Amino acid sequence: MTGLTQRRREPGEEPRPDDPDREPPYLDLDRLEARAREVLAPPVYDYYAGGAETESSVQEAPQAWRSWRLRPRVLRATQADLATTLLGTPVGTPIGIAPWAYQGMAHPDGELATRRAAARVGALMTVSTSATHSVEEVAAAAPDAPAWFQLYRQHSPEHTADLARRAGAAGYRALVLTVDLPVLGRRRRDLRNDFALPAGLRMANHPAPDDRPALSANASTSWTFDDIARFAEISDLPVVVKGVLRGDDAVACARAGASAIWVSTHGGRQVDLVVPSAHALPEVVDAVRGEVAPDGSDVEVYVDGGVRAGSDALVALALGARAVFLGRPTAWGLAVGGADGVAAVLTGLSEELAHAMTLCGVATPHDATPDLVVRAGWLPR
Ligand SMILES: Cc1cc2nc3c(=O)[nH]c(=O)nc-3n(C[C@H](O)[C@H](O)[C@H](O)COP(=O)(O)O)c2cc1C
Ligand SMILES: O=C(O)C(=O)c1ccccc1
Repeated sequence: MTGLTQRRREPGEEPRPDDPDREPPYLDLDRLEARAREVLAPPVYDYYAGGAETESSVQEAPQAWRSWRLRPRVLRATQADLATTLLGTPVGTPIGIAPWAYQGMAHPDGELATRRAAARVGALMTVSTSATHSVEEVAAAAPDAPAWFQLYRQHSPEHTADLARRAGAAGYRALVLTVDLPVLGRRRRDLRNDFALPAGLRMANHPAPDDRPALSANASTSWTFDDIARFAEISDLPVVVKGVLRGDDAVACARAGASAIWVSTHGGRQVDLVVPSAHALPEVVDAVRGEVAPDGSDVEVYVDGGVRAGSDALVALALGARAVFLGRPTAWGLAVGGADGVAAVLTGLSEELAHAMTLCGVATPHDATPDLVVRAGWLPR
C-alpha cells in the first residue's frame, strides 16, 4: 500500500523503484527487461540479453515479424481457442518456452520455477542441457506437465547418450537437438565480462557439476546428420532439430528421421547477420510439406526469435509454425517475479494471441493459414 508519507505521483510519472504498489510490467516487455536489468548482476544481464558480434541480428529479430501484415477475416463471430497438440501432446497454448541455460542466475529456483509456471498455464517447456538443476529435478517440479529436453552434444558420446536416456526415463516427451552451436558464437559482452557461471551454481547435468566452467568449457561439438539418424533410431523419443534456417537442411533432417524442425537463430547469439526466423520460416515450411515423421504423421515446424506480441505469434502460425517459443521474455519474467513472473509473461502473450485471432476471424491455431499474411508494403508474397 502507498504509505501516507509518500507523495502522490504526477499523471504520467513512472512509479519509483521502491514503490510497493508498482506492478511489474509483464505485458510491456521492454519495461520488464528494464526491471530485470535492475535486479540482475550486470554480467548476467549481458549474458541473457546479448548476442553475436554487433548484435544486429538480436535487434532485427522482432522487427522482422513486423515486416508482415495481417489480413483479418471479418463477420466470423469467432471465439478463439488456443489449444493444440505438439507431437501429439495436448497443450493449452501454442506459445512455449525455449530452452535457455543457467536459469539459477535469474532466480534461486531457476528451472524449477519456470517448469511450475509452464505447468500452471498449460504451456510446453523445453529444458536446456545447461540447466542449473538436473534433468530429474526439473521433471519432478511438475511431473504431470509435458516437457521436452534440449540436448547438446557432450565431449563424451557416453555422456550424451546417457543424458538422452535419462530424459526418457524422467518422462520428457521429445529430444530437441540444437544444431546451430558447432562452436559458441562470438559474444562480445561475455568476452569483455569474462563471463562464467557464478559461484554457488552448478551445471547440474555435467559430470563435474561443481566446476565453475567458462561458458565454452562444456559446450558442444558439432552434430551431423548421422547423429540425427542415430538418435531417431536409438531413442524412444521423437527428435526435434532446433536451429534450422534453410529448406534444404530441413528436408535433410526430416529424411534423417526428425519428427519436427525448429526454425531459430538461437536468439541472434550465434551468427550475426543471419536471416531472421520470421523470413526463414516460410521457406522451411514449404520445403518440408509432404515430409513424414517416423510415426507417419506430418513433420511439424516451430519457430522462435523475437516473438514479443500476440500478433507476432499469429503471423508465425499463419506462416506455418505449429508453435512459437519465447526465450528472453521468460528470462525477464523469472528474474522479476519467479514462477509468477514467467506465468504472467506466458499468460499475457497467450491472451494477446487469442485476442488477435478473434480480431482476425481465426478460431484455432490450425485455422491460421498463409492467406492471413502479406509482406508489408503490400507486395505480393
Ligand atoms: C540466455 C540464453 C540462453 C540460451 N541457452 C540455450 C540453450 O542452452 N540451448 C538452446 O538450444 N538454446 C538456447 N538459447 C536459445 C533459445 O532457445 C532461443 O532460440 C532464443 O532465445 C529465442 O529468441 P528470443 O530470446 O528472442 O525469444 C538461449 C538463449 C538465451 C537468450
Ligand atoms: O548461451 C547459449 O546461448 C547457449 O546455448 C549455451 C551453450 C553452452 C552452454 C550454456 C549455454
